[in-house]
Amino acid sequence: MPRKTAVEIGADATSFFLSLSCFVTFLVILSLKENIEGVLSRDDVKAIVITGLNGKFSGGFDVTVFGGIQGKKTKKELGFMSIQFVTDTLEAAKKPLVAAIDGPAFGGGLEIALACHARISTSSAQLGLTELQYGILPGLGGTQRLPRLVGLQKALEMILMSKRVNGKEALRLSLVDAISPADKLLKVARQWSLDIFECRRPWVLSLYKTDKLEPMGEAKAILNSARIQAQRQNPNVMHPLVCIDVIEQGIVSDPRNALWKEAEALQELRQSSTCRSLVHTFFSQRQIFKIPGISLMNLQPRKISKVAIIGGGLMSSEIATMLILRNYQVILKEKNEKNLSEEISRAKENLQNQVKHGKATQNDLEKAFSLLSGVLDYDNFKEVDLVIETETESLSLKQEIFAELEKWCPQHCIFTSNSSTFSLRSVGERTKCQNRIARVHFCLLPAGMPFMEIVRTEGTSPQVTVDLIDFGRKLRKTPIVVIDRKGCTVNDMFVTYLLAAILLSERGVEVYKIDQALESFGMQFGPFRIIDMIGFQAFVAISKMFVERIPDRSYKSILLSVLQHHERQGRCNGKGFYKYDNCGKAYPDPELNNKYIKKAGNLSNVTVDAAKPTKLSDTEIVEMILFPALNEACRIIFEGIVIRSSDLDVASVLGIGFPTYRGGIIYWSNSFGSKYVHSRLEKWSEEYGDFFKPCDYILQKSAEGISLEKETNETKSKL
Ligand SMILES: C[C@H](O)CC(=O)SCCNC(=O)CCNC(=O)[C@H](O)C(C)(C)COP(=O)(O)OP(=O)(O)OC[C@H]1O[C@@H](n2cnc3c(N)ncnc32)[C@H](O)[C@@H]1OP(=O)(O)O
Repeated sequence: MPRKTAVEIGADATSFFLSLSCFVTFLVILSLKENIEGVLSRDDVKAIVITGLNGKFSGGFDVTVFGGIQGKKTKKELGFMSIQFVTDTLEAAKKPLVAAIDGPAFGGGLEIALACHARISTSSAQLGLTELQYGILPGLGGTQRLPRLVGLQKALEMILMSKRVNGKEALRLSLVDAISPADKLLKVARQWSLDIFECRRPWVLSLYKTDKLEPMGEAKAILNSARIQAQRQNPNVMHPLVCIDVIEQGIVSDPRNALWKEAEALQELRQSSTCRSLVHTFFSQRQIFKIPGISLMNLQPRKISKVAIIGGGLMSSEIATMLILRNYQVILKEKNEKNLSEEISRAKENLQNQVKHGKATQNDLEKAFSLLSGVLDYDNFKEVDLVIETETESLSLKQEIFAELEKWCPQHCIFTSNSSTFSLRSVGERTKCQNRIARVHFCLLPAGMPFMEIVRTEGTSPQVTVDLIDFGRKLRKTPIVVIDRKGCTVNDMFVTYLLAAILLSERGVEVYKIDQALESFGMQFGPFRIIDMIGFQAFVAISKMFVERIPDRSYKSILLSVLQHHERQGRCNGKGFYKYDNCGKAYPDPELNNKYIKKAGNLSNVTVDAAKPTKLSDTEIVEMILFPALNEACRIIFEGIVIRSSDLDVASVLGIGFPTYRGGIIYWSNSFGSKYVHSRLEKWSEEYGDFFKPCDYILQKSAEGISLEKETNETKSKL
């Protein structure tokens, strides 16, 4: 638990040291105010240093206070903190205050530092006004002081993108005045404060600094272009625009008045549904590391350096590329020379694409490629730490591979299968090492999305789970841990989403209208853009398995076969639902509807009133496409596959681009309730069949009139 007060951590003949608690709260501010006023009234103290504890300056304001989770701060209280405390007590103090910053200095914590008369940091400190990621704005004067310290252009970039900079970069920007090694930080800060006292260094009031601000005409142009960009990037949220207005007010009129506007805006924004959803997203992404029965064990992850990937074509070369780009040594194993050289060429091509799109340099490419080797046997598996098996779906083949792996690999090696058809238990049936068997699933778009699924059985050891979580994090993926079942838990939700879009298009709703409706709702990409990215060949294979496994609730589409028949394969060959130019830019294809979709509709024997769906509003389209995915998510919760429903919120945001500011697919359903979801699905299932049939979980929650969310009690997070 964060401490509720600021504390005196030392004093000497001339200076006084105060430490912030890890998170700022109203009580911390009151305590800090009291302490500082006490010190200011002492004749023996010339200057004050504000610092953090245990190498952490401050994590900023306790965000549970926002988003309606705890307490209600009034505008008066918010104004009190920003004006009476930060401005009139800290900044206006008659003794110099210097912030000594190590570790994180975020949000309200950094804002306190901005009001000090100088800032000294370590080179590795992390500084940022991260408030916009919670749907609010900097509320302790950051909107006014940051532009005056680093210039408007840079401040907007940092605030609007919640960007964090390290100490070195902060010095370059004049956000801090000097860098010091951690062990000398307090000494340097103390000397700096005494230098200010003795007039050897300037006594700077950030709120009234103007030398870094751009001339008025230029400043207005910068603000306007920031508005246009903010609207383009996120048309459904208000807070970036509100923040820009508040910044502008301080520049065109008076920064002190703008502080009141800032407090007023904070008071409004903290009550918005966007803020509630974003705070939910923030905590959901931390919750995923709380694994019942494991997180309390304090296990340390073991190092994974060498990974072997066995077979499987497209998927294996994608995974190999991702791994070598993150410095893993990778062995690709194939059945024959031909497959092997194809896979290695594909991995090389993937790397070249990275260079072409400016994501890697030629040097990176060469370094990464040198980490990849190809083999036809298991001779080199003696030092492998992890195996990823991506072979075709044949149980006997997989069982044989796992039995071989047990013979050739070291005792600690983790075996993962990519199978979505067979249970992990059956895949590992011919081994004696069920404790080392798990599954890792990358998203349908493996390289792009920052998400990964780790599947375990009752037999999978906690250590293996911890190792795989660490592996995922090193790949910069957010991993969620799920229980083994046939299929790919999270991908099932996404395949359903994509099939729902195909179902509607075959019933007459224009493909581009569907994508546009979903993108306006906030999805990163519309479903057809996603299918194009996955590629028709891969998507047909995935959906075929899905249809075979759960025929009663999947949708068997003919559309993709029709398109493939006409040599459309998705973005990979420049022709999918969209047409692509040489730079990969997508354009609608006027021929799509008349030539292919009507044909597919006819072949599908659509029996419903075909004119009906063409009249759907955008909201209805969004619901008809996302509710089936929500239905699938609820099934996953009901079967106890995920630890908590918010894990699926994380999966939907990071795996398929569900809008962060709606909190994730399950959280979003709170905005209309389980009864509504049930009634809509029920109605569509009568009209269009079992694809829409609500699952038992929705039935149950709707009958009880309660939310679709499910919590868990595990409280400790660090793995
Ligand atoms: C009025 C002001 O302008 C408004 C604001 O200040 S908004 C707040 C801005 N602050 C931030 O964005 C900081 C976000 N937090 C972080 O970046 C990191 O948590 C940190 C650098 C502070 C600490 O990192 P680390 O040591 O790895 O610990 P981490 O596991 O992330 O967090 C520790 C615990 O604190 C919680 N926590 C983190 N930041 C929090 C915050 N700002 N408020 C409340 N709880 C927070 C985490 O959920 C976690 O709780 P748990 O143990 O129950 O799961």
